[in-house]
Amino acid sequence: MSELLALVRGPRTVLAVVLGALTVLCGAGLLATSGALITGASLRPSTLLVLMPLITGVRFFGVARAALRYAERLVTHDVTLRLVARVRGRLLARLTPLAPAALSGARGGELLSRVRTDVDELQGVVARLVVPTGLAALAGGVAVGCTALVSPATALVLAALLLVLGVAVPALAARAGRRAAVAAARADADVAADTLDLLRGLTDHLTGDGGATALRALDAHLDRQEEAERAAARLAAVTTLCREGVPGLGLVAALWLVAADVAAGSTGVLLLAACALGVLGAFEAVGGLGVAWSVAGGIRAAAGRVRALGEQRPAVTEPEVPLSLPVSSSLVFDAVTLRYPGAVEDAVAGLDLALPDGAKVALTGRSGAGKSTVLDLALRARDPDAGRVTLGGTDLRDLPLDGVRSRLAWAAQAPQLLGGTLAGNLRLGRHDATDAELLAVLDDVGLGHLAAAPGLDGWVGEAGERLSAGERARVGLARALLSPADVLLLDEPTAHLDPALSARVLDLLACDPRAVLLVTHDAASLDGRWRVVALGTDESRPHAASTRA
Ligand SMILES: Nc1ncnc2c1ncn2[C@@H]1O[C@H](COP(=O)(O)OP(=O)(O)OP(=O)(O)O)[C@@H](O)[C@H]1O
Repeated sequence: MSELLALVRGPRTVLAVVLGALTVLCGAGLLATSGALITGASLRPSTLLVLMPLITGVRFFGVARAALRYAERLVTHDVTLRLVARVRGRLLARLTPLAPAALSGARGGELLSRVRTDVDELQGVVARLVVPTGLAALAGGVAVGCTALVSPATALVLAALLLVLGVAVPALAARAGRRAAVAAARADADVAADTLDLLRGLTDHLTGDGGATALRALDAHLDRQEEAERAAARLAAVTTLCREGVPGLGLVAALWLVAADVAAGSTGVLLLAACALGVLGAFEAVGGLGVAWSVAGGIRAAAGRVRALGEQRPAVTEPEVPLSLPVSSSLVFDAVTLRYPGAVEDAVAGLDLALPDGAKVALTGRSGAGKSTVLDLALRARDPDAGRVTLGGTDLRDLPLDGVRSRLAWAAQAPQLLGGTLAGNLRLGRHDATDAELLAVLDDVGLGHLAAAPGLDGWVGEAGERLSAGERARVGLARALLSPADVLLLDEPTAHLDPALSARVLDLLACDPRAVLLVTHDAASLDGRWRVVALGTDESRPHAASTRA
């Protein structure tokens, strides 16, 4: 929270507070001069000139109030938008190094909810917390001071009622509402996560139990969300009652006290209505504090969640003094061991593997033997627990992360396609590839038919859902082939292909001058140009490698 407040501290915020306070004071001034004017007019003065200062005052306060309110909103929104841009920028800058390894445990919907809902919540810090609090202190103080010039007793009552309405009522309401706010935030995050999971796996849910289990879980979260909203509404009703009732008390007290002064002859009659209505107007100073207190808890919680997300440690970090990239891109795994957090056995144990420049190596092994993990280690998505992975003889941990990844192109088992055009998805591999190059690579991987429909500029659907799983995998492969990288890391690129197409793709890869590390379950289709490394063949060391050819 203090970090957040530090982000909004500055002259613009002070200006917003001052403009807000002046707006409130102009409102009170407008009511006070109007009251005095009506009283003065009812006394039937001999000439209207007597009332001129009051008429001018009413006009001045009326116009100034509107202009000041406009200016205050302008400045407040400016500060808010700057804040949101900075928070989003900082958060994304901290999130990026966490991907993929450190984010793999987070539910996508919850992450999205944190990045979107929590940051949206934080933007209320200026308009709903800082400005209302600042202007309440400033305008409230000035209003009490001005009232004291007319009636010290009324000023005391005003100060006490301002404290009741601005501090006591909101504090009690915020305390009562805190649990509801936390429950609402949790229910919101669960609803968002469940909805996203439900939509992503819609087909699986429908073919399973028709979505009944998932909908039951979602319903339970929706019930919690509704209960939290009901509790918040009950609290809002009570605070509204106080917000309307307390200023009324102030008005009655001011009328009573100032009327006594008027009766005693110590105060002019014009000041009776002016003071009473001015006091009523002064309560606008604390009008925003109810919201401020109620959102303070939510903002603090959102700030904590955003900070916790940003404070997660990435699985891999940049070296403090990176070495320059070597000329060679030969990859060597030297006695590499990795165990995932919480796992009971190593995913990769004591792996020795060499992929010299231009070499063709196929990794095989049973499901779960650690093949994809080997690719993760090569990409430096994770660091080994023991041993080292080197590029051109230098430990990956000593090289700049971007530099390492620029040497490697990766096609995942189920590549992530973006909801854009076919060309846009392919150009993730090389942004300046020409249309002719895109068409050629599509042809290479047996996707020539996609040039007609959807076409290079056609939409592939959300996450590529308008393509088949096999076509998506081959778009991933095409992306890797387009890349200017020296080493291709391919995770089962032929898994969805028929034998003829699979043979054609394997031949294409074998002829590629770049080094290829290929994960496959189909070692039988590989010819003598490939060196086959089988993971998990030794019973005593389940993830040790054996090689043939
Ligand atoms: N993010 C993760 N967190 C924890 N354990 C993981 C994670 N990813 C993989 N594992 C585990 O590590 C082991 C190796 O997984 P990996 O995906 O490398 O196997 P694989 O040989 O590629 O399997 P497949 O042929 O089925 O794709 C498996 O036991 C798997 O359950």
